[in-house]
Formats: sequence, C-alpha cells, structure tokens
Amino acid sequence: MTMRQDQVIGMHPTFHKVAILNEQDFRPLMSIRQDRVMCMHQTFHKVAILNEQDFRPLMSIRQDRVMCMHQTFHKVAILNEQDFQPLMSMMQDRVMCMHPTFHKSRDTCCSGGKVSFSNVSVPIELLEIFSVASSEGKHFRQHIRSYNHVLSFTSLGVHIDENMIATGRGIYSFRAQGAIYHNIQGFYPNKGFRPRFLQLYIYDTEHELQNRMLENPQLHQTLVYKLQQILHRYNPFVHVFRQLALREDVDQCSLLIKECPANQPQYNLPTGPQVAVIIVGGDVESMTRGRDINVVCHDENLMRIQETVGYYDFYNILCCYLLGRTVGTLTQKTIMVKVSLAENITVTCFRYVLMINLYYYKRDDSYNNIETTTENVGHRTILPSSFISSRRDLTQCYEDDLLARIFKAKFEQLKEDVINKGVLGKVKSYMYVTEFQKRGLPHVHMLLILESNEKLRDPEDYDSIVRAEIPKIEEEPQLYAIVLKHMIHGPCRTSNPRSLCMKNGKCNKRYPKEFLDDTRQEIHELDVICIERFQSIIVGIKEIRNGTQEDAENTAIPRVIQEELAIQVPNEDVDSIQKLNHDQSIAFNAIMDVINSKQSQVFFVDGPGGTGKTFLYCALIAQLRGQHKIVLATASSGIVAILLLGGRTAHSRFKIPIYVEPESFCSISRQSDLAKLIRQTTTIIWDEVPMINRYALEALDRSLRDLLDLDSPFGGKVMILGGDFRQVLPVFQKGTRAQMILACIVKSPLWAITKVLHLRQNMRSLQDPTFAEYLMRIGDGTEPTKYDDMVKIPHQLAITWEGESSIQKLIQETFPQLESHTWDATYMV
Ligand SMILES: Nc1ncnc2c1ncn2[C@@H]1O[C@H](COP(=O)(O)OP(=O)(O)OP(=O)(O)O)[C@@H](O)[C@H]1O
Repeated sequence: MTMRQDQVIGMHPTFHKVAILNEQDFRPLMSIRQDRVMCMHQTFHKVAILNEQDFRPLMSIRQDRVMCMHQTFHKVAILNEQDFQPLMSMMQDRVMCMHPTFHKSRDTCCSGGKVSFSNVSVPIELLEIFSVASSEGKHFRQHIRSYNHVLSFTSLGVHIDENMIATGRGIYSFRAQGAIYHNIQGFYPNKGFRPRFLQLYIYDTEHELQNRMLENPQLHQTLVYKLQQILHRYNPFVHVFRQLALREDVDQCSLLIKECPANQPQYNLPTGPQVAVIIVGGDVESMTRGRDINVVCHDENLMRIQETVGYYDFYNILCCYLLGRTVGTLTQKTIMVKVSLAENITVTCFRYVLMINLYYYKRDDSYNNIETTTENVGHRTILPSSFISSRRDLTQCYEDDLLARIFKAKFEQLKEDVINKGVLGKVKSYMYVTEFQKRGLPHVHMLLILESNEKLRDPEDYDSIVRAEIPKIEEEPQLYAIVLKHMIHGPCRTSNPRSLCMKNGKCNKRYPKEFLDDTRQEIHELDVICIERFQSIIVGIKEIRNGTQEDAENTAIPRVIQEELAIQVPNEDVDSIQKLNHDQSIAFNAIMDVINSKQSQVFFVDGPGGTGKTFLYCALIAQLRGQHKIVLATASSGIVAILLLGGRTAHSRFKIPIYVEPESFCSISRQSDLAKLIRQTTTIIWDEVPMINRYALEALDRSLRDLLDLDSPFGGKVMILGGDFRQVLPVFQKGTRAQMILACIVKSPLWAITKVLHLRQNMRSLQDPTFAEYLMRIGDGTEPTKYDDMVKIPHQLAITWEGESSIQKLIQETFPQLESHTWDATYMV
C-alpha cells in the first residue's frame, strides 16, 4: 500500500496522472509503467495500468470504468479481482489524492466509490487459449487483433495515427483520429465478393473456416477453428446469426438489438435473448446526433439508439466479448498480449465518453454550435472547464495563474503598509473588493476609514499623500510620460468634438478645468479614499457618482464604433495628402476612386523600405476619417501597428486564430459589436502582409464574406494590403524554403484578384540615393555575394573594428545620446 501510494505520488509532478499499481507484483509493472508513461506522454490520453494477476473483471467493469472515466479523467483502470477490496479503497484514495491536484471531488469519479463489479465465469477452453504457454498460445496473444479481425461481426473503420506506432517506443499504442466506424454490410456479400465479418456466420456457412482464413492466411487455422467453435457454442449473437442462415427469407430480415430496460438502476451487459433484428442506417433526422442506429423493438416500433451504447462493441471487439458478455479469468502471461486489443477498447471508450459529453453540452443553447451551422460559421465555441480535458479544464487544473499570485503578493504587501503600518494614517476599518477585468487584470477597490484624529481634512493633508500635478519632465521623465499617457483627460470639446465624453457639445467630465497652483477643497456628497489600479500603486481621490445614466446614453452605438469615430486626425497627417510624391499620388487616387465610387477592390501597396508606404496609409486614413468614414488600420506586427493612428495588430483586431489552418475562420460572432464595426467599415488597411501566413488572410476573407453575407473578396470591403517582400517572409517553424514560399500570400487565390500599386522612390534616403540603390540591390538579390550569401558592406557605411569599444561606438553612432532619451518613445521608435 505504501509502495502504491508512493507510486501515485511519484507520478503526479510529471504527468499529473495517477496509476493504480498492483501491489503483489510491482517490479514487472514498473517496466510496463515506464512504457505506459511514454505512451501517455504521446497520446496525453490515459493511463491503463494492467494487472498481471487477473484479467477477469476487465470487461465487466468496462461500464463502471467508463463512468469513472466519463466524469473524471478518461482513464482506464483495469482492476484486480483478487485485490478488489484494497483496490477499491485505493481507488478512493486515489480520488482523494487526485482531489487537490485536479480540484475534483470524489463524487465526480466512481460516484463516491459506489461502483460495483460483477464476476463472470469463463469456459476452460477459452482460458486455455488465453493462457497456454505453447507456441500456439503465444501466437494468439501476439496476433490477438488479427484473430479478432477475422472473427468480428463488423469492420472497424478508423484512421489510425501511424506516427505514434512509427516511433517504435513503448508498448503498442492505438491512437485513432476522427470517427470510428463499425460497418455491418448486408447479410449476403455483393456479387463477386467473398463473405466477410457478419456474413461469414450467415452465408456459405459450410465453408465458414475457409472463408475466414481468406481474410488473413497468416493465422493458425486450428486456432481460428477453436475460437470459431467457442463462439458457436457460447456466443448468443452467433446463435442468432446462425439461425438466420437457416431462413430462406434472409434478404427480408433485419437484425434488432434490444435496449436494456429503461430506468434500470444497475447496468447489465446485454445477453443473447436481447438480440433479434437490426436495421442499420436511418433517415436524415436520425443523423443529426451522430451515427444513430435505428432498432426495431419487440413491439415492432422503431427506436433510436446511440452508437455509444455498451452492447455496440460486441460486434467488433469479439475476442474480448467471446461470450457475448465478458472475457474470463486469465493468467499472468495473457496480460501483455492483451494490451493491443485493450488499447482499441480504450480508444473506443474514450471516444464514446467524449461524444456523450459533447452531446450533453450541445443540449445547452450556449454550446449548440459545436456542430458547424451555416449561421454561426466563424464563431468559436469555447468548451467550459466542466468539460473534462477541455482547454479551460486543463488550464484550471494545471496552469498556475502567476499574475494572480503576484497580484496577491503585492496586495498583501500593500495591506501590510496601509493597514498594519498605517502609512496613510491609522486605519479604523476597511473594506475592499477584488475584481478581475475581463478574466484578467486583477485590481482592488478599497475603502479605508481612518481614525478620527488621522482623517484627512484639509488640502494640506491631501497633498501629503496625493499628488494631483503633472510631474516635472526634467526631474521625473518616466513618471511624466506615464501621467501624460494614462492620466490626462482629452483632448475634447473644440479640439475633439467626437470625443466619447462629449454630450450636447459639452464635456460630461466638465473639462477643461482650470489649473490650480494649490489643492482646493470642494464639498461633495461623498468623498472617499479609493485605492485602485493596484499595479501602478497610485492613490487617488475618487468621487463616487451615479454614472449609470451617462452609460445608458452611450449604449446605443457600440463602444468599438464610438472609439473608432472618436479618433482625432492630427494636422500633419492631413497635410501629408498634399505632400505625396508621384507614385504615392497614383496609389492614393486609385484607392480613393474605388472608395468614392463605392466599389470594392483588394490593393497591395508594394514598396521597398522607406518608400513611404506608412506615409501613404496615414494620408489615406486622414482623408477617409475626415469624411467620417471608418478605416480599420492594422498591421501584422505590433510595432508597425503603433505607427498607424488607432492601429492594432490584425490578429487582435479580427480575432484571427493564432494557429491558422486552411479552413480557419476568425472568431467573430455575427451579433458581436466587432461584427457591427466591420459592417460599418469602409476600408481595411493591413500593413506588413507579406510576413503573415496566407491562411490568416484567407481566414479574414472567409469571415468577412460570412459576416457581410456577400460572396465577394473580403465581403466587398476595400482592402489595402501592403508591405515589402524583400523584408520578412512568413515564419515557418523549422520549415523549408518551399514551405515558407507556399505560406506566402502570393500563393493565395486572393493574390490573383489583387491590384498591385508600386512605390519606387525611397523617401528615407532622399539625400543618399547610393544607399537606397544599395538596399534595393540587396532586397532584389542582385548585389554580388561572397560565400554563404554574405554581402559586403560598403566602406563608408562600416566602422573599423578596434576592439570592444567599437560596439559602443556603433551604438553611439546609431542612437546618439541614447541614455538621455530612454523615456522618449518617439525617439526610440
Ligand atoms: N511624400 C513624402 N513626403 C515627405 N516625406 C515622406 C514622404 N513619403 C515618405 N516620407 C518619409 O519617408 C520616411 C519613410 O517613409 P515610411 O516610413 O512611410 O516608409 P515605409 O515604406 O513605410 O518604410 P518601411 O517599409 O521601412 O516601414 C518617413 O520618415 C516618412 O515621413
């Protein structure tokens, strides 16, 4: 027991998995365990710990186990019959033990230990085959899946992940992808085909063995015969099928599986008498919930059953269900060879569990678009954390929320300072509430009530703890920049009449307010000291007012649209329209013509670095925003996005999935505010497009077509893409050159309908055309190279290497007086 518990604990830190180990024979299991761990590592599915002593209850517990897996870990624990009692208690231990790790209660696994197991007796001839040490027995155990295949009633259609098998490490692992199909064809084979699976029991039964051997001639005929005989004798399903063979009207017959009686509290495996007639397939409606199977009941009515019902497996995994019930007691040697078939069962069960869970969530309206429906294409469904093994569940189980921990640590320190040490005065009482903005950004709203003699009563007291002034740039340049960026209201009123605070031509925050040399006191209904925005540790005086009315006024127009409309165009951008050079003017006019004539077109502004692409976008943005049109300015990287007024990265703006695939959609729901914003948008600018994977662009195209209900490129929006193919191409991790090129936008079908506008004049190097030409030659690949694709830097551009000091010299040359400009964002950019 100690050993087992050690083991349980031992696995936690690495894989967060719990293994039930066999106390009696720990050593051999250790080696299995190692393999298992590898196997688990790759599949991240489950742990199946095998019991050397006894295989008997394996199948009978399947359902119980599924219940167990179902709710908690999707794991298969194969239990030991002899050791059942201790294992049961161990299982409970395990659950308890898992509890802190997985944050799950005991009740979510095994119903708080209420699982019961049944015992099944097994005919001796079957046991022999499973356990005999002869070469025949070994052969059977080694090729159990092949034997299963020739005996089973249905074919298993499954896409097996060969990569995993190809690794050649660990014990056999069965990883299936997509749907698993159990195919029963007609009772008779089609003309010209030999009988297979179920047909073998019904058609040409005189040559059953020969027909069976045709399926796989490598198998031992005597063994197949033995198994066949066992089936004939014991398997209730085979009895029914063989009776069917005697009927002359067999083509009129269908097969029925009877559902276990409803509301039966205890699960019973189905037995022979439950088998009658089955009809495979169903109408369109029956397909809405996966592969349903229509079954004719004894009362002749049709009834629909799920493929996840327990007795469905009987048709495929026959070697484990030889009796139509369960496999019998087996000895030690059987276990290793059984693994391969057990893996099949495990994967099948896992899939059932997953499906049942998904069906469950589909019943809930908020998750009903798990299945792709045309109206909700592009809407990402996030499964809740209660869906075991969903991303959120894993996050909840495993991911340490570092931010929350740091926040908590800092907050404890703040409380220590403010409440215990009384840095603001002796605190009489306090209260606070912690909030998480948008599932992140923890912050605290805190109310402190100070002792009456410590209360802040006059401006002097306020000044002792609150600074309501713009810091002096010379003394505190960093704080000055922060205050300017985050704490200054405006511009509004005449400078920006479209500011969000503007109501009826007035600023509803009553700005501008006059600057005061000293702090002044005004009496309001309620003044409180409110400590908030904890990260920046800024203490402020906050007036609590009823802001609901103001908010209500603004709700009609979504905030994202208001924000876009409120962007103020700087005068220099407006002026840039007049300064456009020849190429820029051509591009500008071409784009504006399309917009003004309300047509749609995809443009690509192509120009080497410094030819004024950004300059052109700014001019376009200024022009369009001046006409009160919405322009969404985006770029592939954040650093370029900030060069555009109101710019965002395209991924963040359009919710493009991080890992894009050929069929990806952006996660924008049709009813969202973002969708409304996009509908009102005239033009989308996306800079640095050459560096993104073309699937990202195609995802946006697909999503816009869907959101705007228009089957034109980008839903009929005017798209202005831009960039320079000489700069960075899509980054393809460990990809080949060919893969990188395939990921380029020029390989997208969208490229064919894109109009390319060229900018040629390098505006950054106007004074130095030689340098501009040199750069162009490098970009075009025409500059002569030395070995390893290296180019020679012209003498006048290089500095002579005089030791380590040359590095400092280079930095000084490139960024003169860097230290004194560290706070200056414009200098740094
Ligand atoms: N028509 C113009 N008149 C005056 N200055 C211009 C003009 N066009 C561009 N510039 C200036 O030239 C410089 C380079 O322009 P810009 O940054 O727009 O080029 P770019 O093509 O976006 O470069 P990169 O690809 O490196 O980002 C900037 O300083 C910009 O202000």
